Amino acid sequence: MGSDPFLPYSSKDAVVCRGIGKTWAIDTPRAHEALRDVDLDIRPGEFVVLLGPSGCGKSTLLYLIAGLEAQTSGQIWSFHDEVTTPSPDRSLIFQETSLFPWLAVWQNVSFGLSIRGVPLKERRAVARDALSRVGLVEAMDKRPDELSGGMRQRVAVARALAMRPKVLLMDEPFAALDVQTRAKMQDFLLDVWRDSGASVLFVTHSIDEAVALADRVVVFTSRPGRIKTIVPIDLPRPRDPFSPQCEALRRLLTEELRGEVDRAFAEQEALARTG
Ligand SMILES: Nc1ncnc2c1ncn2[C@@H]1O[C@H](COP(=O)(O)OP(=O)(O)OP(=O)(O)O)[C@@H](O)[C@H]1O
Repeated sequence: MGSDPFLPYSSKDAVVCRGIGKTWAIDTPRAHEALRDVDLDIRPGEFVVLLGPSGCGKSTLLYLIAGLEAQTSGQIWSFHDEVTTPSPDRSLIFQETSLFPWLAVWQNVSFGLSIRGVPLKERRAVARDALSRVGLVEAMDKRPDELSGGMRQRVAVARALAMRPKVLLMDEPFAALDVQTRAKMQDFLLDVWRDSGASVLFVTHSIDEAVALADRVVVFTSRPGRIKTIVPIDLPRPRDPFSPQCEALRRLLTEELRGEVDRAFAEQEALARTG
């Protein structure tokens, strides 16, 4: 316990969520409870994966931690600050990268710095450094539509790194990529994560991806999303997906998810029937 009564949790943690609830469209007939009573701590430099059935509120939790939406109940801290607005310390990366097609790659990467008024020369230097960390210096002066899907996601990661975030929030960032590119991107992300020292909170539907990446896998229930269980993975990386340990983890996570996915399906069918 800390000494400040308004900050009773360890403010050293990268993210602290206490009693988080979110009801979309609250106080309207369309009120929709997405999250209930979520308590989650993420340590500095930790890689945490959120796994759960469709619609259980994983993305909602990322938006709340990013400060893009306000929770209905509970509180969120990131290091010493209560989260109430977005901050360059917390970068969000989506599945569909939205690069500006009319800007060169380096200008996309340094876009956040231009808003902050950083001079051009410095912006280009920061972009070069961030692009070198994702192996794309050669593509600095290209336009986004000259790059493959995997390269565009690496640009999105470079853009996030250019702001030197302490927390990277990643919402199914590799879901649109083919299997081989996805595996390469996972290796690449682990390298970048180790170099940057940032904490990562990564949403995926893929049990394989969770087992390849996470220090801890947080399994959500069906909506309203609550934490069902947290599975620690204490295996060195890169992990052999065919090892007995990875196989056992996949089986455990599949069991944990099965009932929740069935419940989520049943609810979505009922919703579709009633409109
Ligand atoms: N802006 C919004 N307004 C109203 N309801 C929303 C909004 N965003 C999400 N929801 C609802 O909140 C619930 C949780 O959605 P969310 O996208 O967070 O789930 P998810 O677990 O990320 O789903 P998926 O895995 O399918 O991406 C869903 O029922 C969704 O329809």
